[in-house]
Amino acid sequence: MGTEIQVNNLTKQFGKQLIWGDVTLTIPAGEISVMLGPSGTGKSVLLKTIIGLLKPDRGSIIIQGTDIATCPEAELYEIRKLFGVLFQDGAMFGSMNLYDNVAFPLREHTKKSESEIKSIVMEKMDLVGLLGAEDKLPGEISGGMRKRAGLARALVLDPEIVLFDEPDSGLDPVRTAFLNQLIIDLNAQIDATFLIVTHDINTARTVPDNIGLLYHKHLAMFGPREMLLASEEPVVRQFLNAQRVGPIGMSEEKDADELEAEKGQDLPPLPPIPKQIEPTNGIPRRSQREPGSWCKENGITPPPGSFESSNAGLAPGS
Ligand SMILES: Nc1ncnc2c1ncn2[C@@H]1O[C@H](COP(=O)(O)OP(=O)(O)OP(=O)(O)O)[C@@H](O)[C@H]1O
Repeated sequence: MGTEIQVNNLTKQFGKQLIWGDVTLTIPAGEISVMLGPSGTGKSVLLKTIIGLLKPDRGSIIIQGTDIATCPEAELYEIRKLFGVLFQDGAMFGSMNLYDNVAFPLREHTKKSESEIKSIVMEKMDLVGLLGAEDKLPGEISGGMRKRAGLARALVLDPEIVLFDEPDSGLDPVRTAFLNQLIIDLNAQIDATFLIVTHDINTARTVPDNIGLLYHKHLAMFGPREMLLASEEPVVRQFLNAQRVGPIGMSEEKDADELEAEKGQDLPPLPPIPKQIEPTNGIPRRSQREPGSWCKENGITPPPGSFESSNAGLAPGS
């Protein structure tokens, strides 16, 4: 059923460089959450901290009652077994075929027999649509296939939390659309907690239940997808709608002159909120909400045309 991740007042520095401070959020169990932010705002650092690869300077990360920021190494090793991670490039061993790559965590971390391993590997290969490609080497397949193989490997230990580091990087829009559908279908099947770091606004607008935005060394906002897509908060509005007008400039923040020049400039209207992608089999995911339900419950009128399609609905050239 997935497990919740509670992040409290988390602060990370490298030497004197503050990456982000006082980050507090609860990533809900079994739901899909996306973390966005301009380049260099520390999204990957946040993922690595959540899995215990980096230690925060302050704050806690509570998973099943354990603070992974301070727990002993042996306990961290156990907690890590709850995680599956899809790294940016799939992180495959180049000299092993896909079968051995996907089998690797089972051989490393379990005492399962080769026949048990085979049935798990084939099940996960099937899940990501790679049956028949077991004998291929990572160098012989496309980037999209490598991502799917990486995903199969992330799933073999039946994780309760799956972290995706820019799953769409290097993929064309069609492959990204397939991968996004796969993420939704997987979540429906395995019910794990998904946290996705991405740059892709279309993914952020249509895949998750919740969206977070890191900006200027803090968490600008985290909450239900509809809350952020309907938000008029300048940074959130600008980023989620890929607009030039707003506080974010080419190198993170615009300076006072640039902001002054924009004063009085009309903001383009908020584009319609797209429908969230639904599972292929039509059976709703456990955390799926009715389109528009958050807006209705909170008395927010969504932009005209909202929830009419699962197209991202971004206005061209805005
Ligand atoms: N091990 C490290 N030691 C020192 N600085 C680091 C380390 N890892 C990351 N950084 C710094 O932390 C900052 C945030 O990096 P990070 O890769 O998390 O950003 P990001 O938001 O994921 O960026 P992008 O969207 O471009 O991938 C960068 O300035 C980077 O140089």
